[in-house]
Amino acid sequence: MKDMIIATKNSGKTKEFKTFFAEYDINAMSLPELSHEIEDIEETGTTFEENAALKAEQIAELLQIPVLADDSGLVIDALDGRPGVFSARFAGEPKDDQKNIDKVLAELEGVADRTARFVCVLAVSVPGEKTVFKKGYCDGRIADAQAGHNGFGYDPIFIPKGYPQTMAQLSSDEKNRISHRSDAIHQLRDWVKNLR
Ligand SMILES: O=c1[nH]c(=O)c2ncn([C@@H]3O[C@H](COP(=O)(O)OP(=O)(O)OP(=O)(O)O)[C@@H](O)[C@H]3O)c2[nH]1
Ligand SMILES: [Mg+2]
Repeated sequence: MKDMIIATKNSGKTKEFKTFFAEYDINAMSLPELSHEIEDIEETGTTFEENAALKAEQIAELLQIPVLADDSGLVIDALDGRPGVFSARFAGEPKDDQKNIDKVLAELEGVADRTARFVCVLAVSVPGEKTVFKKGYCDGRIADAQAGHNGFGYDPIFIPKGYPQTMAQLSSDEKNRISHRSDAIHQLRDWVKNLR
């Protein structure tokens, strides 16, 4: 089994990557699983691409091995695209999923247009090579109230297009079939197959 380093400290993302990569006989390892502690990478970019590159390139440079990073978030039309790249810390530091959900619901109170999408940008950095990017989407809308306990982040308030329930009410298998992360990962298929 090959190892793949995922430059993330988010346990929800990590669980999803482990499931995806197990299919290719790849052991996806997140930063907290490494033997030495890795400092947080500052996400100073203004786009998902910039932040994904910062995470992938800095960790690949440090470890001198191929690294994949994920920068993702929730883009809400009625909020002019917010929380967007600030999704993790929308309600301030330290990041808190419940506070983020409460803030979105409060800002959308009485708002009829609830269309939104999850976006996931994956950056793969191989030392000495140009970084490769893949972008995935999942369209949907923001629920009036939160429901469900699966997944992470904003899943309890995100209703994927064509579904009656929230992402957090879907099984992990179902989420992994339709999510922005799965959309992006599937575009990496050929690269993953050639990984040595
Ligand atoms: O309901 C959700 N289902 C998802 O599938 C999902 N994917 C991303 N998000 C939100 O967007 C932030 C990413 O921010 P982000 O890419 O900077 O990650 P992070 O800071 O949590 O971890 P790291 O990978 O940077 O270490 C996350 O914290 C979440 O709030 C999601 N919410
Ligand atoms: Mg982050």
